[in-house]
Amino acid sequence: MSDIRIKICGLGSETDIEAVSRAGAAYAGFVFFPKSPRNLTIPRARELALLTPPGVAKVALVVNANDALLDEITGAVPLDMLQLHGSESPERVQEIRARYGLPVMKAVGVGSAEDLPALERYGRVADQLLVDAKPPKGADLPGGNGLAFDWRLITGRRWPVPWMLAGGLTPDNVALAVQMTGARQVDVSSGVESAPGVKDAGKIAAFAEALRAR
Ligand SMILES: O=C(O)c1ccccc1NCC(=O)[C@H](O)[C@H](O)COP(=O)(O)O
Repeated sequence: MSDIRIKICGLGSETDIEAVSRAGAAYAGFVFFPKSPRNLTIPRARELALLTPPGVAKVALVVNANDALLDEITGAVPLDMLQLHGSESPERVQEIRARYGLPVMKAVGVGSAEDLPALERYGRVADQLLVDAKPPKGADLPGGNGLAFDWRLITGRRWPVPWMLAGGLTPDNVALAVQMTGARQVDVSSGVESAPGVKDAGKIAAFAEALRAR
């Protein structure tokens, strides 16, 4: 197993859960965003979460979710973390942490140096940061677009909470991404898929192997 903690996001089947477990991933991500090809119904997410072995943290990804939706998700799905992937304010992050008693990871999109101060702000209120590529203007999805950002923007930067690198990671580039950024955790979705929303067990294994072998 690699010393880098892996999150595989956008899981949709029992086979995906097996692949994540075999790869030694630390986190399994379930997407609740109707426009996404990885969107899950709450009952389906519950089934998959119940199959996820202990030791793999179950993360629910939501986008600007209101309390009613979060109540429904957290009431039905056994979870270890909430990932906020919209434009939630720092105050909303604090509110969600307090209301649900779960660690909260806030995603921040990075496209240029102008986006970096947001990481400082959210680093004061979230339990973890997801340092992701900023979606292109007009994109349907605020994440999961398979696009990388310029990793030099965050070389040598550190935040007061644990963080994950995301955005366009693949089995071919993840070792370099870790080397350039110093990330100790990485998150991937498109880079381990054979088609949008379809995870590929071979690519998941290759992603983990690329980290082990670096
Ligand atoms: O994956 C989605 O469909 C998605 C939908 C709405 C908001 C966020 C979404 N994904 C966020 C993730 O956690 C991804 O793993 C992360 O953005 C990296 O994605 P990728 O570049 O495809 O590896």
